[in-house]
Amino acid sequence: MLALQGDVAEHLRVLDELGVRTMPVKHAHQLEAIDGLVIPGGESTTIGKLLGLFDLLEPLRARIADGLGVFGTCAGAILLASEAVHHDGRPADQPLLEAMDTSVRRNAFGRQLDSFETDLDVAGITGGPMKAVFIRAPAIERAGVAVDVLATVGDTIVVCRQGRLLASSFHPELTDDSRLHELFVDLIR
Ligand SMILES: NC(=O)CC[C@H](N)C(=O)O
Repeated sequence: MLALQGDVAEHLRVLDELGVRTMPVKHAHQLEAIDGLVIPGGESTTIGKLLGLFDLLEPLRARIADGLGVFGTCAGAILLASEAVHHDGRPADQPLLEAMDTSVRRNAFGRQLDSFETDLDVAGITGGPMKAVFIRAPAIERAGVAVDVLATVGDTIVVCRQGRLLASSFHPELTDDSRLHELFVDLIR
């Protein structure tokens, strides 16, 4: 669990309930001890800057290239992307991991929809739709050929996967539904 900023405790609760062995990651040497990393929701600019300050950006990129699984939710989905723009289209000048072939638009759902909940069908998840909580969520506006789209809201991609990397615009750690976490655990197992 990347533990620099954001809703770390909420993700840890879900992972603990699933019986996953977890540790908070703040230092590069810890990347050697893990099979997967969750990057939480929060503020992507802040998390990106902290990745730099904690000397984690390059080691994490290298570890991802080496097969580390990563689940990025909301701000975490932004950090995984190769390109990010602000809601008005200006380029977001912020550190990104550039691990997934995706372009994201921050805070994409507009003012009235700043936060909303919806029932979402996610490919690969059985047992009915997930209740998805969106909070100032990014839209995944472009996904390259290596990326599988797993869920959309209207025409907008909100869950996608590239190899062992999984990104969701919404916050699966804020509900009682752990199926997306389980999907990630299966991916890296
Ligand atoms: N809930 C969230 O993680 C919001 C993400 C935030 N809007 C960002 O751009 O970083």
